[in-house]
Amino acid sequence: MNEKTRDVVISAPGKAILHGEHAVVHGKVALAVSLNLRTFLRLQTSSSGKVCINLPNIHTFLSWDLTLLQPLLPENRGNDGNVQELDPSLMKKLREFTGIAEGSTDTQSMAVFAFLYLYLSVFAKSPVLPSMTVAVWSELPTGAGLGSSAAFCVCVAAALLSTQGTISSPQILENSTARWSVEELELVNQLAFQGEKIIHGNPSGVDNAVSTWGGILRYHAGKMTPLERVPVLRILLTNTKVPRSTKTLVAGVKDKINKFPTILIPVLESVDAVSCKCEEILADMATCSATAEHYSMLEELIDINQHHLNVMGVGHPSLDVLCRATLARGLHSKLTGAGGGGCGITLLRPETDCCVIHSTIQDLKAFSYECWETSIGAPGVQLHSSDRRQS
Ligand SMILES: Nc1ncnc2c1ncn2[C@@H]1O[C@H](COP(=O)(O)OP(=O)(O)O)[C@@H](O)[C@H]1O
Ligand SMILES: C[C@@](O)(CCOP(=O)(O)O)CC(=O)O
Ligand SMILES: [Mg+2]
Repeated sequence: MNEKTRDVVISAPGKAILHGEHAVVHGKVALAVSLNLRTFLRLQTSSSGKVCINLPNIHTFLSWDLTLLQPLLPENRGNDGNVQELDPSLMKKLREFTGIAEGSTDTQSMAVFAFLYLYLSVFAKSPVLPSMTVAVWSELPTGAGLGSSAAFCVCVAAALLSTQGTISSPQILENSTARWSVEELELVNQLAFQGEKIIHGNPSGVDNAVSTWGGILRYHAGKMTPLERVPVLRILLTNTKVPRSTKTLVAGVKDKINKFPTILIPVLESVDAVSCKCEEILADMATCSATAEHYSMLEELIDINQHHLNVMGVGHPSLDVLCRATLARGLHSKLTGAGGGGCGITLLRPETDCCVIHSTIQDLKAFSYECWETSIGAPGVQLHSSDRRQS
């Protein structure tokens, strides 16, 4: 055989939302940061006549013959992933092919559906479907509010677009990584957003934007702006390990807004004001030096937002326990991501003693929670290696 095979390794970060989760789905401002916890993907093209996916975090190992996938190709074969809406006819064919019901929130079904959708949309314009093995593994807990779905979709989108040739294979730099151009990252972000639509139902796009671009972002109505002036923030992440589905929680908030619009809309507006106030305080802290007064205000905003999220119906007893346990040590917490369990963030002051942090972590471990002190603002999607060989 005289074909070129590709072997690429890509990674993308998870995120924490400081303020604005759920409200951002309804056009309000969110502030989000990338985390130093990443999802990794390896894509190897082959001549096996099959597409194989290995997803060890969710115990999913599947393969399909290309002859079975070929008839699913969308009728509009000019699609390069640069689309706004999910293709209804491809969605229907995929539902029939996989037997996955509309509205399913099953972990494996959503990942497989999103992967196949992205694979078929990217290679729709190729003369033949390529055989490949794709493995995805992650440092992020799955379904816990840290954007594992977005990191998964961003890695898959970047790997497929790069293999198809829609985006380049940038030169690996001395730090053993490479980034794509702004235009190429926009294509990755748009395609990843399609995958997020499959997993979340109605995503705002903030998670895939942070995973694509990295850093600390303000996100509003589809537009992201990197925050230029931000102080160094210390954040403790806690996973309550209570499972939940973003799709179900986002749908629940929408139902509540429809049921009580005059009550819920002002809550969303108040969350918007919390995000804007937080942005203002962070800029002030970065410009002048950060004071105790700044931290007190950030802590109050965290408390206010946690109450608002409870009003939206996305709290959980496990998160109440987190907030109470940290407050007993003088620390303020809120849920992050979709809530209903999953993770919370706790703000640490620069002077917070390591004994206090240690004792807090011990208290939380007693509830079987898991904690990490994170660093924020990690780089967005990166290429780690890219080999092209004659086979
Ligand atoms: N490492 C992974 N491997 C396979 N699928 C993943 C992985 N990470 C996330 N997913 C997909 O994303 C879904 C979780 O998304 P979601 O409910 O939005 O939670 P979150 O994004 O907060 O982790 C999982 O059910 C799975 O379908
Ligand atoms: C609740 C929401 O604001 C964030 C969801 O994040 P996660 O999937 O729970 O990590 C939804 C969205 O913005 O799409
Ligand atoms: Mg998600």
